[in-house]
Amino acid sequence: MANTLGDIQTVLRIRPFRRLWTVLGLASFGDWLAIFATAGFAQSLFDDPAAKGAAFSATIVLRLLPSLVLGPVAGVFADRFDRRKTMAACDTARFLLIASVPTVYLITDNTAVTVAWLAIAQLCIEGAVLIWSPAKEAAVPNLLPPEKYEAANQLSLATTYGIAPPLAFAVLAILERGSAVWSNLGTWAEPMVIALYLTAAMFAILAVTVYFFIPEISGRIGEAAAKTSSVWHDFVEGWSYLRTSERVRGLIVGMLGAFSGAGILIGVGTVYATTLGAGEAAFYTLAVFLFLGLGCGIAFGPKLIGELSRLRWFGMSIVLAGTGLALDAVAPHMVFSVIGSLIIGLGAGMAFLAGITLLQRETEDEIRGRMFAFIAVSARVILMLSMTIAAPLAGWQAARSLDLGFADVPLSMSRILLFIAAALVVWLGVTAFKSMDDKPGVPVFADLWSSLRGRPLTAAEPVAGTGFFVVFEGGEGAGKSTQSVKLAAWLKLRGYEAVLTREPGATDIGMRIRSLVLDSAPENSGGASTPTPRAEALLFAADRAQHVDKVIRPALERGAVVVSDRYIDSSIAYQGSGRALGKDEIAWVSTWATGGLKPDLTVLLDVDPADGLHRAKAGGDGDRLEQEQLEYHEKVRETFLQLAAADSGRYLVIEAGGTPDEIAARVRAAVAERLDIRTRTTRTETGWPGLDATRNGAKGNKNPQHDTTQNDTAPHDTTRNGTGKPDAAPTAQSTKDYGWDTVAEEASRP
Ligand SMILES: Nc1ncnc2c1ncn2[C@@H]1O[C@H](COP(=O)(O)OP(=O)(O)OP(=O)(O)O)[C@@H](O)[C@H]1O
Ligand SMILES: Cc1cn([C@H]2C[C@H](O)[C@@H](COP(=O)(O)O)O2)c(=O)[nH]c1=O
Repeated sequence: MANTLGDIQTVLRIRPFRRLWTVLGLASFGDWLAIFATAGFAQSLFDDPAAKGAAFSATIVLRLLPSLVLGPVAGVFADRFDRRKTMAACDTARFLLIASVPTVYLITDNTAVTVAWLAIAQLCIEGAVLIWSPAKEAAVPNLLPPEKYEAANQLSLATTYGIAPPLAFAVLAILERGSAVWSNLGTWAEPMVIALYLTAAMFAILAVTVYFFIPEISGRIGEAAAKTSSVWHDFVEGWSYLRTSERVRGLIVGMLGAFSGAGILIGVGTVYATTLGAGEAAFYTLAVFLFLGLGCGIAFGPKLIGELSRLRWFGMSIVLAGTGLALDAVAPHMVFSVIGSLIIGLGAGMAFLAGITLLQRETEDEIRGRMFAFIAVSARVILMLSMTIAAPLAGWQAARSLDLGFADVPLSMSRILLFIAAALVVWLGVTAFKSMDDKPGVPVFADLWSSLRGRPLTAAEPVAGTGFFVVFEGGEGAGKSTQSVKLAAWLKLRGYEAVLTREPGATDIGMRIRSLVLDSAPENSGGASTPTPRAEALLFAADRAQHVDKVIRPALERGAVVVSDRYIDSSIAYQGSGRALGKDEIAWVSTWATGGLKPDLTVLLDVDPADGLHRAKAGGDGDRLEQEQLEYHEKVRETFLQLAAADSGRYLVIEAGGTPDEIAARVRAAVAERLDIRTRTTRTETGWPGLDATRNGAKGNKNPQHDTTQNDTAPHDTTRNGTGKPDAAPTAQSTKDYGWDTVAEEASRP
């Protein structure tokens, strides 16, 4: 998903998109030219400097006004009619309107008529832009596969905001300079008149290109154009879609949050800059860094975050922009403000790119135009509102300063407003994040960190069932097998379906893997049959993938209590730490292998490695891993303890020096508390539920309902063969596992 130049090249190889992109480039160039040429033209009609200033601002305001009136229905046009025809019609209208402005000027000497026509034309041009833009945005997804939307948007944004404005300024500058050379040619050769005719010509070319050369823009909507519903119905439908689609609503909340922050920032910008004591240039310096950040966010954002979920990226980017605003609000020095502005730009640029791409992906073709129009209009309204409210407030109060001990922070209304903007943006960013999150339960910072390193965390695949998953972990000889059996038997006797299992080797494939990883290599093999550390890690992960899919998940889905002797933590401790393969890497591989399935409770039996090895080997050599140096086992123990300390709610750490019964009692208490076991346990006349079944089972007549031993998989065989080596083949659960001794003993427990 991360875009590179290669992705952009691929997108440009798609002919219809290449043409649309050319059109878009020309249209943005034309737009920027039109904005500044009309404003410049309006200025040129007056001599008085104050009137010039007012004329310039009035033309800009006139461009924003129509969105209030036409905005709500602009999207309906984009969805209701053939988008190609809509775009071509708007371009033709722009051509005629822009060309009419200098024409009126040339044919009349009356400034009032020219000004009045300019105002009307401005309003109508903006109307055309309002209808054209959602049609264009909504058309892009019809020309590209979804995975290319992001690269296409990067290209479009870079063209609109990076290439088109400087080109437009360059043309205007050339015309201004050149006019001195051809000043004798008359009024028609005035720079702004030429600029306006040039812009008009460009829109004429665009209309022809869109209409005749990019038929693909019509997309499906072309055929669906003959709609029977009313315009009002389409309008209402757009609103209800907003209400029903949580993700789109999250997107819009986030985007509007970002725009309100931007409005406040623009409104207070100049006053705020004066509080920095860095002279007149401070405002422009901050603006430069803001745009620099914006450009970097758009250009490098996707590469930086790699495979991070775009839904998460959007909310996070808005929060980042809010953090930048907060930094600006408290910045004691210009340097901090510059960093703050860069962060705001970075966050805003990434949010903008992610937002557009997601809106294209998340909305259906039939409704997309209305959603884009809604955003465009609300953004304008919110920008205008927040600017108008913030600007006069910013100068309200004389600056004071707050002594923080280590720095003096100037306290002024502009900073307070920035802080309010920061809080608002962060809050809306978090709200958007929550309503769009596609990885609930996956820790945000860990996911971000892993994504930056190229390995995003996957959301856990949900378990459709009420089962409970207990894991025993610990070093060699800690007593895991002993305790697993005791717990499973105790649960079984209380009416639970207890599935006793282990790693490695709970399935047919697992048994073969167990043999591959744990058998000591024959003396004369020269180490050739010993797996390398990475192969060993992958073999354990493969065993786990099979185990989870074939044994654990099905059992949890049935509502059983799964008791496993070892799970992911063993890999993190033995391979990640012991073999120094990296704990995060190993955790990531296992999380992938298991679809993110985590135990509900992990019982860590902590034993001194020397004692544990002594117990486990029981005079023999032990398996391949038991034969590792003591140092290796010490690292393993250390890692188990670290894992438990990092997530204390999910771990029960028991010092394994107590008697098996003492330990079992503590384990039972913890499990009972979590399962609320008494509510499920009922005494029967004959004794504990399950006890009879097990008694029968001991006589070879097991109750199938609670029988965990008749799996098609290889069940946990806790019978040690004394050599420390795995059994040759999966065996049915031996009587020792659920033997009468254990069962009777557990049955008598309170
Ligand atoms: N609390 C305890 N005190 C003393 N000995 C124990 C205790 N628990 C288990 N043992 C004994 O220690 C040996 C190893 O026990 P167990 O197989 O349960 O440990 P484990 O952690 O599963 O070992 P491994 O890691 O090798 O699978 C067995 O002989 C067992 O009887
Ligand atoms: C699951 C798992 C296990 N190991 C090691 C730990 C032990 O030395 C053996 C398993 O033996 P046990 O007697 O059945 O406990 O395998 C490992 O290194 N990595 C793992 O993920």
